[in-house]
Amino acid sequence: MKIVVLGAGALGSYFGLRMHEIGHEITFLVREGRAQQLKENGLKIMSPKGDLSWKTPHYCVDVSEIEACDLLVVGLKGYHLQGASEQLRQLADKGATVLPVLNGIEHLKILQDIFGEDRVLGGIAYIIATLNEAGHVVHTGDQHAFLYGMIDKGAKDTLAQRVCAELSQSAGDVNLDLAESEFIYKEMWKKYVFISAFSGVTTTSRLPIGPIRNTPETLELGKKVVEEMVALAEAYDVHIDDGVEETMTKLLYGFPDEATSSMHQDFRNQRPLEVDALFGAALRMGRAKGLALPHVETLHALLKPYEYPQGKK
Ligand SMILES: NC(=O)C1=CN([C@@H]2O[C@H](COP(=O)(O)OP(=O)(O)OC[C@H]3O[C@@H](n4cnc5c(N)ncnc54)[C@H](OP(=O)(O)O)[C@@H]3O)[C@@H](O)[C@H]2O)C=CC1
Ligand SMILES: CC(C)(CO)C(=O)C(=O)O
Repeated sequence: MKIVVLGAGALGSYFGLRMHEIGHEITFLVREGRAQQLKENGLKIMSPKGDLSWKTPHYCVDVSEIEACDLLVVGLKGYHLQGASEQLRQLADKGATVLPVLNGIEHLKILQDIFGEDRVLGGIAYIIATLNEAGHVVHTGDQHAFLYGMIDKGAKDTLAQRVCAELSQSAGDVNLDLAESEFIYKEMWKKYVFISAFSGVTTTSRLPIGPIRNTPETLELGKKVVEEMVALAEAYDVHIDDGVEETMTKLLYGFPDEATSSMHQDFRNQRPLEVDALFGAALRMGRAKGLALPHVETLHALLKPYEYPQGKK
């Protein structure tokens, strides 16, 4: 498959490099600074699942250089989407099907408005990864799962279904837990519920999950956020079976003590935070349904000043 990865950040690079290893044609569509770094340092993954490098990764900064694209993997942060709208529009014209790996839900509508509903797949990633100073991917922990699937299950013989079938064929070969989900939209909501609590408590407390598990008051805050997010999902007709219990079990036992959220990692590195894409979006969706989310609102207020450190985006 001809795969374009928009944004060679932690997730985009990890996915793109692993798929390159099994023979897919990968092009990273990047901005100038990242292009320079890729030229100088190449791409590398340092991972407990196996290191991998690509000395001369294929990249471009000008979307018009891309002739064809079967699959566009969107590895941007939520706050990058607006700035990438022209690139997205041009890739839509080239016939791409889109697989976003962003946390949250609101980006789906933005992408569907550009690509059309039938060309946007649902996607989520369970992995802890970040870029180091050289622009290489540092993966920690033992998860590296990428889930994808059709949101519109009624669609028949669409381009998106063919892309899903090709991804399924790669699943056995690629060094990733790559799997199709029949219920990807629900999976995205489940992740949204979880990540709101996990990012919220780790980033506001500036602590990894271990000490939070040992602090009932902080854990209780996580639980309140989970309850509100499960109610929000219900308001959007998504029933999260065993929602609160299952999510709390993941918070309690799903990660080693030192594990933390990508938002907390970004906070530590003074990078911008997806405050609006996660908490702001939840508040907007809540308001639209007349639903109050007081604990989410508090997290949003506490993290808002750190959204764009030194004004950088
Ligand atoms: N990292 C993790 O462990 C996990 C992250 N996620 C989610 O995945 C998504 C991606 O996260 P992550 O990979 O960590 O993010 P990163 O910040 O590492 O990567 C985002 C990349 O997008 C690039 N970018 C921004 N705008 C453009 C543009 N217009 N054209 C080309 N490139 C652009 C940035 O490049 P530049 O260098 O130019 O700024 C940056 O390299 C987020 O929604 C996150 O919440 C989900 C699970 C785990
Ligand atoms: C919780 C985790 C690490 C799981 O992949 C994640 O998605 C994030 O922090 O953004």
